[in-house]
Amino acid sequence: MDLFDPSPIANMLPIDGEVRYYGSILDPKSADHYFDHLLTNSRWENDQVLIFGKLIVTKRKVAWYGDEPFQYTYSKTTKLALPWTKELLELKEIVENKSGETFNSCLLNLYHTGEEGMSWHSDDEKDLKKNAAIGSLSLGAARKFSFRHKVTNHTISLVLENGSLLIMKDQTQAHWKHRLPPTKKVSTPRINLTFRTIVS
Ligand SMILES: O=C(O)CCC(=O)C(=O)O
Ligand SMILES: [Fe+2]
Repeated sequence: MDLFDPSPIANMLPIDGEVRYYGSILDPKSADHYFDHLLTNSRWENDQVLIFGKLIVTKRKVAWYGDEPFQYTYSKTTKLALPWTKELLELKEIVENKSGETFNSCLLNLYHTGEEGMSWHSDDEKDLKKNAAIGSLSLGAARKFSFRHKVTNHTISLVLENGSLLIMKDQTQAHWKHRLPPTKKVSTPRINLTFRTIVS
């Protein structure tokens, strides 16, 4: 362990990557304001995922924004990023200032209840800049989030609170998967924003 780590937030991963949880970085009033605004005004669309070769339409909804109309391909579908809104640019700046990283796009996910989640995956699509930071801002219902090492299966979990920021960077996507497990204990919605760097 590096006792002189200058960052006040510890790395949660023991090996092969870097994940830092900042806790809530928004006051509750602005977290509510952004949640309501994004819920109403984002261009939500159903996502689709490939499960055993079958294209499944998810209940979870997504919206994608960026500096340019970037193309982003996953599960055999290609989407075009929409231009930033004022509110998304405000949140991007808050996340950039807090983390010292920069981003050029954002994927929004809407989970209507705890029964919607996201299964094990890495954010390692070729459109994403390799080893670049991903900034994950959570709004609404608190949800459990987990990392699992691809070789050792070592698993680490935490709760992503309303208004909280999680940064994943360096080797994290190459060596770890992450997921948002579904749960019957949560009945209220959550919006997650992942700020990313797309290479065009
Ligand atoms: O909802 C979350 O917290 C994570 C979403 C995620 O992993 C993704 O969009 O790639
Ligand atoms: Fe992800």
